[in-house]
Amino acid sequence: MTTKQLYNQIQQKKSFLCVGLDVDLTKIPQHLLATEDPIFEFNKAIIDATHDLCVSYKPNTAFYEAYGLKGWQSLEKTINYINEKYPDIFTIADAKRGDIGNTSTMYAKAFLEDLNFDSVTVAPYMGKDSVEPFLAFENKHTILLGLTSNEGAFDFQTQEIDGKPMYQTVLETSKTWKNSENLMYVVGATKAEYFKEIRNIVPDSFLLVPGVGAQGGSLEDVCKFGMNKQVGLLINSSRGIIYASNQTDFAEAARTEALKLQKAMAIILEQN
Ligand SMILES: O=C(O)c1cc(=O)[nH]c(=O)n1[C@@H]1O[C@H](COP(=O)(O)O)[C@@H](O)[C@H]1O
Repeated sequence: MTTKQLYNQIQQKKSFLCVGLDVDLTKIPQHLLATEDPIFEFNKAIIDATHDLCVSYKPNTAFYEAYGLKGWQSLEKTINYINEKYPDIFTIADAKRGDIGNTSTMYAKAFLEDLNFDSVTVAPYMGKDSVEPFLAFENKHTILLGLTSNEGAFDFQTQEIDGKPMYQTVLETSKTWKNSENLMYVVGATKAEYFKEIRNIVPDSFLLVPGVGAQGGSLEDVCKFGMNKQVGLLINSSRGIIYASNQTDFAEAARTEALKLQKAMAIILEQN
């Protein structure tokens, strides 16, 4: 999918919401546990209930890998279901990979070719030759960790080297890599005060912004400094949407939460 197609979808749906599919078997409604594939049944219901309110789905692969082969099969069924039933939706494999070049190529094939996600999250710590194999895939996107939403972001990412915070060096350097037009960046919603500086460095890129909802980030604050002419934001909420209820009404409850965010986004889009 191209960023132009993503932007068109944002305009049509008046939404830049990404729903995180972080499925934890201890949190989903008990009645689903009796089905053959509870993870997929849960995802299918959430997807059917929210697809018109969001432009993206982001399964975090940890929540599937934790259940071994069965979990991986649930992930495969989930991405196939989205690609077949809702092909306009931008899909993100939140896998946070990155390794020496030939290994990164295999990770890229796993997520962008075999599972056919539109994008994958990648850690920048190993540098250029660990990220460029992901960037080589046409019309696919590499979402590089820029400034993350957690406390540990202050351990390294904001530390200064030669007077410059490391996350800024990551953003600037990544722009020099081959096929850098395929880059997007993760910036946590809990770090809204940094968005102005980040937009000075990557004015045109899409930013994946997790941390709204369960982690307490503010949608309005992020949009104030993070939005660009093509919106340029994908705001993720996982637990705040998918675990709105653990009863039989879970999909409706998820829709209600997604709708609240979509309505707030529609107002922001109108004002900009
Ligand atoms: O790459 C991510 O998506 C990510 C980066 C980051 O800085 N912070 C962060 O929370 N995430 C992911 O975004 C999701 C946030 O989930 P909730 O806090 O439940 O909305 C989880 O899948 C996290 O792994």
